[in-house]
Amino acid sequence: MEKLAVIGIGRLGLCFALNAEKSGYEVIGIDVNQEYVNQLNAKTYSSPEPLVNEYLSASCNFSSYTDIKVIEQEQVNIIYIIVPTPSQHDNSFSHSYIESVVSQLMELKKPEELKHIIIGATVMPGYCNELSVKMKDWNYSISYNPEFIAQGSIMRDQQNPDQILIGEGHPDATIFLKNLYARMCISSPEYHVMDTLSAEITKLATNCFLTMKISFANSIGDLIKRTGGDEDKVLSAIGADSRIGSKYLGYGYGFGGPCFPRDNQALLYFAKEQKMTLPLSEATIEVNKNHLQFQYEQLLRENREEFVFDYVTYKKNTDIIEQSQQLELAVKLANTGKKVILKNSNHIKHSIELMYPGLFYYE
Ligand SMILES: NC(=O)C1=CN([C@@H]2O[C@H](COP(=O)(O)OP(=O)(O)OC[C@H]3O[C@@H](n4cnc5c(N)ncnc54)[C@H](O)[C@@H]3O)[C@@H](O)[C@H]2O)C=CC1
Ligand SMILES: O=C(O)[C@H]1O[C@H](OP(=O)(O)OP(=O)(O)OC[C@H]2O[C@@H](n3ccc(=O)[nH]c3=O)[C@H](O)[C@@H]2O)[C@H](O)[C@@H](O)[C@@H]1O
Repeated sequence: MEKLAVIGIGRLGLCFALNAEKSGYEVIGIDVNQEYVNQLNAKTYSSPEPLVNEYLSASCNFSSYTDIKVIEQEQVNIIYIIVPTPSQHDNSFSHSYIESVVSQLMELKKPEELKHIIIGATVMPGYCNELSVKMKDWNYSISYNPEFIAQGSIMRDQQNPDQILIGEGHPDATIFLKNLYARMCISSPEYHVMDTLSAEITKLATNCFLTMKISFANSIGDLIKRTGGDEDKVLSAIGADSRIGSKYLGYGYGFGGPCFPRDNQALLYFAKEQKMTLPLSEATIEVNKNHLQFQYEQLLRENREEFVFDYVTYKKNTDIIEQSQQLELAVKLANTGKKVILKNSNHIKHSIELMYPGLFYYE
């Protein structure tokens, strides 16, 4: 049975590990969080992500550890890294968690046979090349394989990708990934194999394009709200043109969450470093802000004293409030003195109360 190590078995890494296990691999999970690792091994961990709990309890060839030495002991040749890459003040991503993993790998014995590191975390363009240089005498290749998955459907999205993006560090790593996805995917994805820099840019640019589409739809929708007309019918007709497509072209709240806003900002940072500008991405962010203000003024014009929000997470069925446009709108209304009731928010009430004590009513 082929072995694979996944370092960083959080939201994304755990799903990837479980999908790989279900596809016939022996998967070794490594994470710094001892209590979490214990729960995974005891199969007592409970995830809000669909399918995770079922896959975890059915798994036979997935075990988790905190000590990276297991890679040496188990002679694992494929090492997938999916640790956090948080945004920094300047909007670039920090690679410090990856660096910490890499330092630990470099403390192990230098492998006699070439091993393959595959970065699944979102990184700044150019990072995999930097890492290759850093590890050049250590017998590791560095590839990039980001995933296009959405919170709330991570397992299914991993099984049904439109495309597999591979920034190739070594042809053997690509062969491994192609075999893995051939077993894991229900869909028949296109494979896009390229150098790591191109793949790093592709990951960010895809999210930039999607947000540009959302901002376009919301700005046309705002115009129609002002002039009269039916924004849903208009956007649905535009999306029916197969050159455009209807996905991410609906009218609603602005985009938010832990991925879209930061990927936009990171690509802008990268462009700035190259002394370039990306006016479309700048406008996308601006439109998202203006749309929030438009929605706020629109609601104020309704002259109501009370507003009810069905959910204030950045999208339905998650527990994430990071960069939630809905929550920002609710805050703006409540700060104007309106009574704002948040429904379905018991699971996030504590976090909201910490940030905005006493501002909302809950149902
Ligand atoms: N969650 C998602 O939907 C998506 C996430 N990504 C990217 O994937 C990466 C990871 O994201 P998430 O899974 O959401 O993060 P997460 O925070 O849920 O999981 C990261 C895990 O890494 C562990 N970790 C941290 N340092 C470690 C170390 N030195 N050794 C071993 N484990 C360590 C943490 O304990 C945690 O369990 C980020 O770069 C993110 O941008 C990309 C696409 C989608
Ligand atoms: O790079 C990432 O980390 C991931 O970011 C997003 O995943 P996610 O943020 O979980 O979820 P989406 O469902 O795409 O929603 C993102 C934001 O866009 C908004 N959105 C989405 C769709 C839409 O039609 N309109 C719209 O405003 C959502 O409400 C939300 O605020 C992408 O969808 C994934 O492909 C990508 O891998």
